[in-house]
Amino acid sequence: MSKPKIYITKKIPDEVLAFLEQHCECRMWDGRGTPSREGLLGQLAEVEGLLTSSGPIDGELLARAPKLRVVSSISVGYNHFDTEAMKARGVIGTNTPYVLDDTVADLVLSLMLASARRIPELDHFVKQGMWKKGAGLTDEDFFGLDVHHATLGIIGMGRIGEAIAKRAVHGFDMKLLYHNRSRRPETEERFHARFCGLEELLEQSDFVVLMTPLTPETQRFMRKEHFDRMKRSAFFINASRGQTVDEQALIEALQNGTIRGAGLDVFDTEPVQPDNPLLQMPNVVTLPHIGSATAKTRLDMAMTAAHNLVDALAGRKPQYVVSELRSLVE
Ligand SMILES: NC(=O)C1=CN([C@@H]2O[C@H](COP(=O)(O)OP(=O)(O)OC[C@H]3O[C@@H](n4cnc5c(N)ncnc54)[C@H](OP(=O)(O)O)[C@@H]3O)[C@@H](O)[C@H]2O)C=CC1
Ligand SMILES: O=CC(=O)O
Repeated sequence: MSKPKIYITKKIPDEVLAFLEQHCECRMWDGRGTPSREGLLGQLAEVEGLLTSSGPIDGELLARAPKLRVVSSISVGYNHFDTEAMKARGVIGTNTPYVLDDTVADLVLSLMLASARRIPELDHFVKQGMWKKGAGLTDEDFFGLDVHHATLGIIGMGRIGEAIAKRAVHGFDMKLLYHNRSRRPETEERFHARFCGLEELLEQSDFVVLMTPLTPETQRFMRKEHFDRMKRSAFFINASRGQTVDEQALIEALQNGTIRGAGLDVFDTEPVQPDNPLLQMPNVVTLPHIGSATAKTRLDMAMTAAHNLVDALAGRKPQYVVSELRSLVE
């Protein structure tokens, strides 16, 4: 029997490709980065499975892929799936939860520490030769904010949120507030966390971490009125998706001193535009969407995605089908 044809939109580790080749006829993008949209659409006529981490996977793409049965994303977030269009076409969508939780949580703690203790700003200061006698420097010029024993508010307390909570509460003795649509009693017990409304969380927290998925409900979730409620001494950390924030409102909050600083792994437009004012602010730590970017975790994600793909193509239920498309496999 012939193997199903799949297309892989970015370079994946050799061992993952070797596993896929046992089950599928694979073609992989061989350039740097990912193919252009037109380049991708031109590859899909015979393809039954797509391994990717970007999109959009929408009606236009599905129309160019008449044999497509599964799209396996090498990511936990799947806002690049048009789940309605996929459902209408019967195309299964899968993702890679759990395997990246600790790695992303490490990064969020790094952003909290780096922004509060001004690490990139002061690193630049030292390397520029500005740390010198006679410059009139005072102790206060180097002061930051303590992370330990501060109050952390997590908006979107899910898998990654819990991994952040563990580090913050057990490692840094932080007090924890969280806001979700629904309460998590076990989380409350484990981390002495208090569930609260969004407004109270914003008013009480020294660090506000946004960790929700990007959905129609969370689009521009953080707006001017929310930054206005935060403490002037507080830091805002976003590792969810850039579009969960009204970025202009964030820029203004930082420019006006409404909040003290920010740590951002994600932006409204990615790659971030070079003239984005956030890039000029010393009190903002910026990263190129690297939450899960370690070799080990990216390998685990790619292997999880490969198993999801192979299982779906073989007619077995993949381990991680996104919730909106589970009815296709049940
Ligand atoms: N920067 C990076 O590199 C990475 C970013 N991410 C992003 O992180 C997101 C979260 O991942 P993960 O923790 O695995 O997801 P989970 O689904 O486990 O957690 C998300 C939490 O958000 C809450 N939530 C969802 N909608 C809302 C809402 N409208 N208001 C308040 N809370 C809400 C959910 O609780 P409830 O349903 O009760 O509301 C849920 O507990 C991903 O979707 C992705 O976008 C993930 C990995 C890496
Ligand atoms: O942003 C990364 C993801 O896995 O989602």
